[in-house]
Amino acid sequence: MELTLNEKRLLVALEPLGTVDAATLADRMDARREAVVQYALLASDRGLATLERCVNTVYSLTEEGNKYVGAGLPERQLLESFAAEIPMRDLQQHPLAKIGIGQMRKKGWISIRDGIVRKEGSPAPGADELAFANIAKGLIDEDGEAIVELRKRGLVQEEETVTYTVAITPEGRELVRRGLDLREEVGTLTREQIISGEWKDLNLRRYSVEKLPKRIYPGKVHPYQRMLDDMRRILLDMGFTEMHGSIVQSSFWNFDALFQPQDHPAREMQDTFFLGEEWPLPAGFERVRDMHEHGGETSSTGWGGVWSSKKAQQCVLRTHTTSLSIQHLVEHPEPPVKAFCIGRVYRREAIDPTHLPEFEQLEGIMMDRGVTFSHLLGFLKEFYRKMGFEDVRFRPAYFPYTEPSVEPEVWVDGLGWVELGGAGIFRQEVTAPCGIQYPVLAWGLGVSRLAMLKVGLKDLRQLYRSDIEWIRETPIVGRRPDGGE
Ligand SMILES: N[C@@H](Cc1ccccc1)C(=O)O
Repeated sequence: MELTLNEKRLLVALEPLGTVDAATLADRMDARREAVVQYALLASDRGLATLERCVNTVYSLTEEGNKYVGAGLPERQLLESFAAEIPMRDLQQHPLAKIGIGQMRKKGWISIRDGIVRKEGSPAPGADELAFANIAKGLIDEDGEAIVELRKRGLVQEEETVTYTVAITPEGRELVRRGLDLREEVGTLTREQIISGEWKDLNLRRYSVEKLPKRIYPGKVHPYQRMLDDMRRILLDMGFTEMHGSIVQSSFWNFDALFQPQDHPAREMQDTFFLGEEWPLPAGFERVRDMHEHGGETSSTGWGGVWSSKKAQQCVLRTHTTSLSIQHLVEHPEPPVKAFCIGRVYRREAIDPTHLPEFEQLEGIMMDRGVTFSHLLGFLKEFYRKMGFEDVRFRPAYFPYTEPSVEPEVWVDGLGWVELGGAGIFRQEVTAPCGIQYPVLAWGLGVSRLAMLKVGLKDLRQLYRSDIEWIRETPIVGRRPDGGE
């Protein structure tokens, strides 16, 4: 066990003093106090010194408090400003009247009748006045209640100071007596020192590779944000472009363009946040209307009934990011299209450990000549594998806008198969009115769910709380920015 030079210097400086506070020792050693505490900590680990941390409370006068030093608290000054009695009107002229009169009454020093203020005897200085005087003199007063009162009045402030006391142990003393090598230590060697052989005579600093350094918590990206960034990276690496869009969408883009019937339960007030605003329908909306009413120019029969443009204009907080996918397709009708979006969506859910009214979805589309259902399943498998889920399976599902539709599930040890979203091929009822002529593979995933599984959370809300302990302790999962695992 080799001492560092700093520890040796500490022991040599400490030895004649025995016990001393870290600030004084720092002065002697011409070092910072924090550094000295650090050296003392090392030395105490070796049993050569002890280090004691002590928190002291000190009181001092505030700026206002300082004004009353000598002359006394406002009520005392006021009391001394008149003889036995004084008309209230006159007393009110005194610059300290505002504070002082109330305090005099509170303390029972005066009585007021018919506009005349009368003294009630000559009160001795109270506990607060004594405490005030002591603090002014720099004597720390212990009287709790009086100080509380003075602090409430803004005359006194409390400050906590931390002091460290360092003491040498008999072992430390013994070491100093035997003599310590105080030559400068060399932490890095230059090329010249190595070539010339000078390094042999240098006092090289020793390192202990067994000693754990003090834990530090550098700033880091929130574990959840990091996961979202990872997903973004994976998709960009797979050749997707990112879509962005407003969280406020018209019902037209959120529902109608996706062939969601206007009486669909998801469009009820209890499931969706509707907004007061309306948004004009885009050019060509008639094709969507016709599709709903009778299937337009396709062989579909549509939903039947009358399609309401008023309903379609009403704005909502987007309930899924599929509203962006469809708009992206309208803007980019030519293949190939590979796009994704990571965004927040809103649903009227009662809050519990696994449901929140806002959460993130990861959404994507692939449109190209000849893409098939197999491509979709293959892509999803690959994506989940990159996210760290090896076992993926698909269950048949239903969405108004896709056919066929599936729900991917991943295997999680301890939980079994967990459903993670939806996917499918856009129906012609969705693509035809938008003039899209090629198959569109689409999927949407609940990423907060995925995050929960990845970091083993029981409560989804934890992702959105700034719980510093949790953030510190949660290991960084996923890939590093340089792409390594
Ligand atoms: N929008 C669906 C997911 C989905 C997206 C695309 C195709 C199929 C399903 C949801 O919110 O659950």
